[in-house]
Amino acid sequence: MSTGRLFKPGVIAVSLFLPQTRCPDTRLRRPRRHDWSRRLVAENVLTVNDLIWPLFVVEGNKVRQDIVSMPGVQRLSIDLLVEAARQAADLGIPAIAIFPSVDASLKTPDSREAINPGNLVCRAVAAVKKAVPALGVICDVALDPFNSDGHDGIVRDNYVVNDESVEILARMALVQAEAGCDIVAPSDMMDGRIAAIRASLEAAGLQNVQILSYAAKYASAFYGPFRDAVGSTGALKGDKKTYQMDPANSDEALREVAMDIAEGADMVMVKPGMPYLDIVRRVKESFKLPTLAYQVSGEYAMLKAAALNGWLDWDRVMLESLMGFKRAGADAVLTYCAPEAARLLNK
Ligand SMILES: NCc1[nH]cc(CCC(=O)O)c1CC(=O)O
Repeated sequence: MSTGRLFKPGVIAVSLFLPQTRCPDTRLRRPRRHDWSRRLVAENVLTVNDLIWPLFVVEGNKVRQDIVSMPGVQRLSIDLLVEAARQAADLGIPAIAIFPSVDASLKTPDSREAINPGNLVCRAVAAVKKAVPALGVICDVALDPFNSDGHDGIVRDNYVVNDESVEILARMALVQAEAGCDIVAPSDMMDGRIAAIRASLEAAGLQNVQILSYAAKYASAFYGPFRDAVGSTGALKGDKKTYQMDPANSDEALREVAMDIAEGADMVMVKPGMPYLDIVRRVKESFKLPTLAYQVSGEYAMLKAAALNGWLDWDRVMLESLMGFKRAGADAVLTYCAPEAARLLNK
């Protein structure tokens, strides 16, 4: 290697970080030769501690409803949700996230059921915390399960209004926290909601309730199956582009995260997951705070559909997709694969 080469522009940057070696001095295949040495040099690791399991709850007893666009995922009544929570704890999954599918008759323009302390999600949280106190419970803070327009905030003149929505969202987070929820996770994308939620929790003496902000949440078509699962597909008028982020943007995600940290978020989330791993990497590198990602319903559906057709090996694509999140810098992943992944990882 001539020293002259080192000082050519463009070569310098590379040579500072990577030794300029070549085959046969370097053979990158050498450490890949054996399982033991591949394990020894693995840069990332996926464990059950990285998983959060999202679950859907419905009214009733012993009710188990298939979700057509998410094969293998079901809506469960509270009694069966508690069983699933026990299963999660037995598998070592640290936390579950509960999403309610409420009867259409309870959906109103003002979303008042969202702040009813006896609503489905609050009863579900209380039942799970009573049965499995050591399992972390996360609740989504957004009006869509309770809103007759299918939106995450209040609609006035065809627009989702910000400040009025924030007020009700702060009350919603409070009833969830009072029901025993450990982490409130605002997924609504209104401006200023983290500050309002933090203030309402502090005022109520609930200073140890954590806020996981869906900070960089994109207006994505990958949420389709989820909206079937919570029954908001039919209700939703228009789209969510005036509050969720434009998939074209990346710098803006950093501004969203910065604001949410300043307002009191303990952890932030990027959503969807697989098509947005670049955002996960940027957020983690810029802020170095707990960064979660959501492998959303459409991502699950597409992997599952291919696997059910025999086109992909389910176990392998599942673990590979989850490792992708770790490699991108995620600290944990919300995934419908959580129990299946946990079983494989615990082997
Ligand atoms: N605010 C509701 C919410 N919370 C989580 C998801 C999507 C989760 C998934 O697709 O798995 C959505 C859907 C949406 O914003 O329309």
